[in-house]
Formats: sequence, C-alpha cells, structure tokens
Amino acid sequence: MNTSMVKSKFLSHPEDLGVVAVGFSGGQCKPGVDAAPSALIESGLLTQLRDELNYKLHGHDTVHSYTDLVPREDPPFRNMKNPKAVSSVTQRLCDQVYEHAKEGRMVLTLGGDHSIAIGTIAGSAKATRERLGREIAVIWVDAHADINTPETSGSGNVHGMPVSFLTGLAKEEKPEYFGWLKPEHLISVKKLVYIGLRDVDPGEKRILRENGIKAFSMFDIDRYGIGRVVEMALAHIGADTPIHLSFDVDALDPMWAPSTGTPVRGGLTLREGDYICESVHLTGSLVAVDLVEVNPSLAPEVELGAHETVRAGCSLVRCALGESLL
Ligand SMILES: NC(=[NH2+])NCCC[C@H](N)C(=O)O
Ligand SMILES: [Mn+2]
Ligand SMILES: [Mn+2]
Repeated sequence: MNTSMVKSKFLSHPEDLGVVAVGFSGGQCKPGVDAAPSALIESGLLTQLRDELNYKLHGHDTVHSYTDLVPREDPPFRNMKNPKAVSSVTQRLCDQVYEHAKEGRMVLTLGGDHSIAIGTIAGSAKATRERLGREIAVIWVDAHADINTPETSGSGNVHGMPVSFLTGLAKEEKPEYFGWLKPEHLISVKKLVYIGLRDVDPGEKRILRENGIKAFSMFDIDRYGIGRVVEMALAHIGADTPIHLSFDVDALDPMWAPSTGTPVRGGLTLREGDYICESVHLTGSLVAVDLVEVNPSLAPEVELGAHETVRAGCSLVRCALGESLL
C-alpha cells in the first residue's frame, strides 16, 4: 500500500484486495454489459491496482460468467425478467464476496448490470455482521434509485430492483426467487444514501418518501456543490460505520460514460464522480466497491464511447481504492 493511503478502520488486511469479475447481464435486456469486466481488466485496471496502489490481489484470474446457473427456461415471476438466473447468480456472488470479506479484505466487484449488487451487498453485509458485529452503510451512486419492487417496476428488469430486495422492502419466500436472502444479508434504509439521482420512477419516489431514505439528486449537487453533498451524505451515515460503495457508471453524464444501458443526461462530471470516490476512501471506512453498468457495445460512436467509459470506470475504482492526485 502507498504511504499516502488512508488507514482502514474496519479491514484486518487492507492491503489484500478480493476481486470478483462478474460477466453477467441478466438483470436487464441489453447484451454487452457482461463484457465489461474483461474490458476493464484489459485496459489495465488490475495491474494499476497491483503495481501503483500496491494491492495484493485475490481471485482476479477469472471472469465469472455463471453459465452453469442460467436455466434453460426462466419465465417471468411477479413481473421479474430472468428471475431464476438473477437469483442464483447473485446467490453465488454473495458467497464469493463473503469469502473475501470474512478474511478482512477489501472487495472489488466489477459488473455486470446493477442486479449483481443483490449479491455483493448481501455478502458484505453478512461478513461485516459476523466479523465486527456491525451493520454496513451503502452509498449508492446512480442516476436511478433501483428501488422498484417487482410490482412497481415498469420494465420488469431486476437491475431496477436490487435495493428493494436488499432493504427487505421487497420480499419473497421461494429460495429460487431471492428467498435465499435472510436477515443477515439485509441493510437498513437508515444507512442507505443515494447520490446523483435524476431518473426516478413515480413508485420509487413514493418508496423513498415513505421510508425517509436519504437521497441527493443532481438538483442538490447543483445547489450545494459536490463537496457539501458528500459531506452531508457521510454525516448521515456516521463516522463509525463500514461503507459499501455501489457505483453505477450511469451516474456520470453520458458525456463521460456514454456506453451504458440506461444513460440519462444531466449527470455528474468525471471529476465529481472521482471526488465522491476519493472522499469515501478518505473516511477509512470503505469495505467494498462495485462498479457496474459499463456496456462496451453501446454508444453513439461505439469504439470511442467504450474507450471513454472504460477509462472513466477505471478512474472511479482507482480513486475509491486510494489513488490521490498528489
Ligand atoms: N441499474 C440501472 N441502470 N437501472 C435502471 C433502472 C431503470 C428503471 N427505473 C427500471 O426500473 O427499469
Ligand atoms: Mn443507473
Ligand atoms: Mn443502477
């Protein structure tokens, strides 16, 4: 680890980085997001983390595609598309993240669409409870709230629902449809903070309001500036809480990250995104990071767009893991 890096409060092996590369796209309908981990790795992300930020990497040799878990028939259930596939992939991913996290390692997950956060957050919530007897907080950086229940969702895409399952707002008994999620996997709505929202469905707005969930939209970023917004977000979580950062690349403006499945104009600049990640690193409370929704096959100019988006994604991850400007 670099000497400039911040001391970790909650990791017993902060120099060890568990990497889970998730080549999965079943939480939405556009192919290509499964190719993101390879694109990020080929562009040199993991080498940079190893050689420049001095992490000892674990689990980085494989990009998982979970093809053995994807059933031949997977009809909609409660309006969810590919429900069995997403459920069993996230269940496996939960175990993978848990195995790293229980060793006291930082965990980096490269998605994949955002449905995979069901697995990553469930795994780090469980490990942190067992290891430290604490609940994790989640900072969800996204244009979208991803808190639809199967019933409020207009699309049926599970990448718009992970937060409702993770908070217990959406429940299902059947193990093959996320019934494997138990109390130890869940997070509290009080320890959830959003940054970057600008495309929230009517049903989601109601859920956010009724549950008093803290959310900073692009309006708040314009009003207060990114510095104060991050300060308020971290104050809401409290200084003594392990943080799981789930970063959807579509939080960035399409100018910086055009290659993503559901781009929304009016987003964060790359510097604002990096600033969020740098600030979260500086807390010393970070225990896990997800980077999701990079889709190298989508953009008005595909090749240029993919290159820029992958580059932005790498920058966000490096900032979260301790790269500093000086
Ligand atoms: N992870 C994402 N990009 N989510 C987009 C969700 C879009 C929309 N709210 C839906 O539920 O379908
Ligand atoms: Mn999004
Ligand atoms: Mn998302």
